[in-house]
Amino acid sequence: MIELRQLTKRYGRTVAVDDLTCTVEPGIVTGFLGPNGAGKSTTMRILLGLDAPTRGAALIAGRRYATIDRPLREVGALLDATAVHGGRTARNHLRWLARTNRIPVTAVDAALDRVGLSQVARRRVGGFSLGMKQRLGLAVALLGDPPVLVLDEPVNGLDPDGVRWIRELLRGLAAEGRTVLLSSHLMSEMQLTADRVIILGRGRLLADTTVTELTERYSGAVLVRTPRGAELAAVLVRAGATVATQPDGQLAVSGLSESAIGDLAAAQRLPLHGVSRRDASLEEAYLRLTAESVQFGGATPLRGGSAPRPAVAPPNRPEPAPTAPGRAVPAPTAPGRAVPAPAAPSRAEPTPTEPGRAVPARTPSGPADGAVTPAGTDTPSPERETR
Ligand SMILES: Nc1ncnc2c1ncn2[C@@H]1O[C@H](COP(=O)(O)OP(=O)(O)OP(=O)(O)O)[C@@H](O)[C@H]1O
Repeated sequence: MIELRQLTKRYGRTVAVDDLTCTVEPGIVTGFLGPNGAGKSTTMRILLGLDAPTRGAALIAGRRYATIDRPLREVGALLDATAVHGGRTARNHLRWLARTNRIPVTAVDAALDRVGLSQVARRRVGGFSLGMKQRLGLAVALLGDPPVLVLDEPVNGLDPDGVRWIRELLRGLAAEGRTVLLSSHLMSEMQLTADRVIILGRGRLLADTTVTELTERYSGAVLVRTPRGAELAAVLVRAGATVATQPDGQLAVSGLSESAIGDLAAAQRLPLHGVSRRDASLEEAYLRLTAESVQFGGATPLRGGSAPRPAVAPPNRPEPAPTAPGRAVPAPTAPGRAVPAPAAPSRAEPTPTEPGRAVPARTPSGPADGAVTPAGTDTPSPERETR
């Protein structure tokens, strides 16, 4: 288990990690997410004894890294896969790490085999591709058969087969009861790999929850297709729903279940041509959650971009409370006033440019808030609601 207790790290006036308290549990894969500069690598470095906290503590199985006697047996880490001596063979790289941690040399071939590098074990690492170096970094992490794994961007550089392989490897390692903390900017991959996510924004904890809870938090609207939209909208609003008309004419309904919408429509003899709930992806949920924490957004134009159409909502309905810590609270609006729903952030998904870094052993050693995405698009469009 990993515990972060009020962890704070300042570099001069920059607060890289800000009072971070959370736990990474064994038996599951925990994704460690956040925009560039959010503090993920700093947290991992502190956890691995490569940097000192300004305040608070980062503990592995209740201990600081520096106090662990044989660290490769307690925690396997991959921070920078390119930080290897290019003149050594893969096998020799692992052999000296095994020796310095009193790990039997037999573990070397087992680790190389586990990451698929047996055939190149006697080749010099300098000639390895980034993907091969990532695999070698994973072999280092697994060498001591540790109960805890801390991996910074291990998917970076892997081909599609490699991406699938590492997903299955990590899920298998978690299923064995290990603690797996994994950072990545690849949200689609994280959605497939992680059970829980810890999300940082500007050093602060934005979310510590399951992937399922997070995506459900940002889903919620039911899309309804009907040729009598205005009439149905009025009925639904009277029943307490918030209704936003989408650019394609569908109604995005929050606050009522699919079956309640169907029952109300049937009672009023209003035809329905389709009713579906559109689940948010982890990427959408992440972008919405971190929109206010992005420090290095590019000048990418907003996607989507259809002109929003007004919608109707019940009067005097309070603005949903923000569920994530650190989110700005939209001011309650007067009944009948149009309010813009949170827009999609105007930036592209950050590309993982920074390769993970490997730690040499012992080196130290509602919707949200009501915004609804038109079906078939990736990014929530701006729209307006009337409350
Ligand atoms: N050694 C350092 N000296 C000064 N500032 C630093 C140092 N290391 C990190 N920072 C700053 O701390 C903040 C957090 O950086 P960090 O690398 O931890 O973010 P990150 O979430 O890992 O980002 P990325 O996704 O880009 O890897 C940034 O503002 C960064 O500039």
